[in-house]
Amino acid sequence: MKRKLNKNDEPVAAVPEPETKPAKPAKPTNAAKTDPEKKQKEAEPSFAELGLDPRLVQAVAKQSFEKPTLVQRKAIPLALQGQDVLCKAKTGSGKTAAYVLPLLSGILRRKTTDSAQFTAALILVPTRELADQVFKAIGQFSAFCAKDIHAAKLTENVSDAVQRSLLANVPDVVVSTPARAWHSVNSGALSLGRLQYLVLDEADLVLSYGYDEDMESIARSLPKAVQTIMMSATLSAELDTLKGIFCRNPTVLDLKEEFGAEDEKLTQFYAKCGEDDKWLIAYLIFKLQLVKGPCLIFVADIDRSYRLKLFFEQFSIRSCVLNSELPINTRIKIIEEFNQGIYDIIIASDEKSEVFGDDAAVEDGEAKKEPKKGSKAEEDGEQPKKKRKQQKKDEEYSASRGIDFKNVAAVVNFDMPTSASSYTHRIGRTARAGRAGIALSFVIPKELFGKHKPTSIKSSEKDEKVLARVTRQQAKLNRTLEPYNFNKSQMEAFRYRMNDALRAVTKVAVREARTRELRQELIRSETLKRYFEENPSELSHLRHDGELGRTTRQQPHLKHVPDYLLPTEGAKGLAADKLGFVPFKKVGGKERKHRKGGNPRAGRTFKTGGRKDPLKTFKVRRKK
Ligand SMILES: Nc1ncnc2c1ncn2[C@@H]1O[C@H](COP(=O)(O)OP(=O)(O)OP(=O)(O)O)[C@@H](O)[C@H]1O
Repeated sequence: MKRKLNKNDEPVAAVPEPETKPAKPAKPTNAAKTDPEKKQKEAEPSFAELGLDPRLVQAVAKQSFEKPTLVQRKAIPLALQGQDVLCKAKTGSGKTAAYVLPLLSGILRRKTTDSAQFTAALILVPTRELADQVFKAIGQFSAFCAKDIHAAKLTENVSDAVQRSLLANVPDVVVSTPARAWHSVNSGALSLGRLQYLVLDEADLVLSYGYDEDMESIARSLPKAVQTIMMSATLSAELDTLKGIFCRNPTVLDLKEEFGAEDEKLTQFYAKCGEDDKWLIAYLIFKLQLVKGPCLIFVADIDRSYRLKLFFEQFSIRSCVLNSELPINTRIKIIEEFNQGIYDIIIASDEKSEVFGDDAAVEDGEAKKEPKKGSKAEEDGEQPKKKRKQQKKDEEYSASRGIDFKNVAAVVNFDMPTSASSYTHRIGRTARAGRAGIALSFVIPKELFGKHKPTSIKSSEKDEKVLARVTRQQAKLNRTLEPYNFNKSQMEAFRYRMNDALRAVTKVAVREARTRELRQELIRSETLKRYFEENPSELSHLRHDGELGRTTRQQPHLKHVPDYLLPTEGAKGLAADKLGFVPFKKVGGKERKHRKGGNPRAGRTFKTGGRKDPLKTFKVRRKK
């Protein structure tokens, strides 16, 4: 039976104070003496006080990181002391810097006395997008010591010969997925003989991604004294296995008790509705801009991502799809462009959600075996027939794990994930780095499952069960999900438009859009790469208006919203002074509890990242 790793399994470390002596504290002012919170803040060490190399501190300052986050304050000193660390900290809390900075600092320190060139650090991540992100972070953190730190990532689509020549330069740090790292070790291109640091980022994921054989092989190639750092936002039974393979008596940092305070900035809603209502609500939310700002919409599979994009196109709502079929360069570019503000809506298919499957068993202590996706076996051509058909899908893809989408105002689970941990990672794409954000999940009640034949999907049969699990899991973190009840009567006026649009998005149209996009992307990424690099706006136009809906019946009248269809208050009902108002009013003489301890903002306008609450609604009605 798989065991869940928790506090009782492993003594949680009493985290020692940073090794370096803190700078002499400034003379306390009267205010500081009387304000314990302020006093505590003043006592928090700065990056310089954590004992990092000054060049790294300089780079951190250049990125406008004012002070270390909790995970950085706790993990960096331990890592600098040479301890193995197994760390669980919330999504978006700054785990990347928490491991990259100490290992770069260690390499720089060693280089002051030892000029030998060898690969000192191997960072393993589950997806190629994440490898790219970590590689870029290393570049940023080593901006002031670029001569001394040479990093390489092994996840490019390049030939073995090119990869070999990349590794022939003996990079100090290698970032890779386990499969590609092992491939390079096995072929002799990468030597781990003098490795000092091994990092497993999103550590709970690497085994679920079918990297178990690769991980075991890598473990056999490591020298004994390697220092291991494992990072994760969710602990799972897999971590126990990895801990056993890689760690020597690690210090476990479980930073969950710190969730409460920071989490004030994440507001979670769920809307119980039928399958057809999902489309209706999504249309209204985005057409009437009830959600403003960058938004991530998660759907269950690739077809659905195209269906939703084509559906949105019917109303002139611009969006962009992200899925495992697109070439890696395209995926990275989409993420970059979203972060630059070129797109406002990404529709991501969270295919990996299926890999984790039903986590009820794990939660209930009767873990079932996760489907193993033997990447090595796949490389060897051993995958079953059905799999071979999906050859183009990249197994090293995930939109919900670890990707640092910037300033996401809202995450919409158009389709619920199938596990509570997938939910955690998806909603973790918003409210990152201390910002505010909103998560809205559509949940199909059992009695409404399968009622809308043309678009229903199997996985939503378990929506309510997943919601119950998610609610339990979030409650453990002192978080609550609020019901979000759209005003049905006001929505009805739009239903025929929604139906018209949905009918136009036929199965054939979806299939053609999928193949056409793939073809276009391949052409773009291979032959026109340089041209589009020089003309990025043209690329963005092509992506947005890329004629995906060419075979979809176009209905110009749908592109506008006539005034008479607007809520009973008329267009004024959506005027600025009302927008953003979520009436969590006193009901029955009692103030509605928004979250544990009450909602300090009850009855007031929400703010998201300095803006008004994006989930502006026709009217939110309290559930009776
Ligand atoms: N000390 C800091 N001050 C301000 N911003 C920070 C700090 N540390 C990290 N960040 C920013 O916070 C964001 C999230 O960081 P990061 O991606 O490392 O989070 P994470 O904990 O790894 O998230 P996930 O669990 O989703 O992988 C990034 O944009 C990063 O630049």
